[in-house]
Amino acid sequence: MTSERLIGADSTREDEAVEASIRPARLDEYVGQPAVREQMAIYIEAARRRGEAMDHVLIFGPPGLGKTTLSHVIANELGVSLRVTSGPVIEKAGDLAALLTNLQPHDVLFIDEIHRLSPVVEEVLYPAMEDFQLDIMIGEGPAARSIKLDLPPFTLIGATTRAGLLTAPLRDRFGIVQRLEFYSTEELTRIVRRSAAILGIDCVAEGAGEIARRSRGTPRIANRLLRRVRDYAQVKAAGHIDHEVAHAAMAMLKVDPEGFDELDRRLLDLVIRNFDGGPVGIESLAAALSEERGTLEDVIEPYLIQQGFLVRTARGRMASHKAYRHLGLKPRREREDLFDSAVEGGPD
Ligand SMILES: Nc1ncnc2c1ncn2[C@@H]1O[C@H](COP(=O)(O)OP(=O)(O)OP(=O)(O)O)[C@@H](O)[C@H]1O
Ligand SMILES: [Mg+2]
Repeated sequence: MTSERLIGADSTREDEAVEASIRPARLDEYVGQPAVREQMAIYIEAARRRGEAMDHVLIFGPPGLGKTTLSHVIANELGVSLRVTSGPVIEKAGDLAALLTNLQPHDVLFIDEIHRLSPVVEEVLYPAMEDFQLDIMIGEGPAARSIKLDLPPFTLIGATTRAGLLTAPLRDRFGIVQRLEFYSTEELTRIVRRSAAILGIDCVAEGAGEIARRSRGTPRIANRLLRRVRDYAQVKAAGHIDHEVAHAAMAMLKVDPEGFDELDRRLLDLVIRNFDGGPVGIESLAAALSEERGTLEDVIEPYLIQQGFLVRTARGRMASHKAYRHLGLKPRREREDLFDSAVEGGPD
């Protein structure tokens, strides 16, 4: 996916600059995800009381839902330092060893895109996670030897948008697994209002609500749209964002009323026009979109399914009536019986 798309969920450079200032630092500022918050509050408190490193945490969910933010929050609440790295950055076992040996006891090591770790590095990570032991080879050829090092107890937080790509041995070594869900409009409204207050933007509840509704369930998109609407308001409405201003700004920005981006619309359009509304197998759909099957399943389709535009049936994906209407098309009547027999979550 290209990252410069206005309502794409991937982060842009501008997002990163602003995100640092509006990223929640404490658990009670972290909006939504009630089950995750409740559980993490307990794990954090328990680790603090025992004076131990907290168990390793795997966080997964689509881009922009708050994985990086949650790991910052966890480290803050534990009162320890956070070291940030990512799967593709750790090229050699030695890179990981350097990171691990530099941790203070109970620190958090955050590995973003953990599904992209190389197999060699992953092997080194297993004993480190399990026994806080490092097992590495130094030197080459006949002079090579293996050394064992004790590590300070630490917490590994791994984040991934692609849970399906994690190897089973790696996944099994996380004691805590958290899955982030899309946010409700009400939660996103709170996030927009909070960001507006921090950035000094004059935005009333109705304006925030309008932005929230078009944010594809995703805080990063909500914050980005807020900034674009602010630009519009500054020029057209003396900086004041209410419902009307937000609405007019969205129209100008051509943000879909459902917050869908180009890719979402292309997917629905494909299912409807090229595959007659479905059912179409996930592989055929991925090929037609020129996307990987995993990206389609983990990143692109979850929001469309959650919102009821795409239906997962035993025979593949189908466009719902909502999808037809959204694209300004008439649902085909004779397909109704197919919907009635559609079974959620079957094989495809
Ligand atoms: N629960 C939340 N409450 C308030 N703001 C949030 C929350 N989650 C995320 N945000 C906001 O959204 C922005 C994006 O979140 P974050 O960078 O944590 O997403 P991510 O899941 O790590 O995305 P990616 O998969 O691209 O790495 C943050 O900077 C933060 O301002
Ligand atoms: Mg992140």
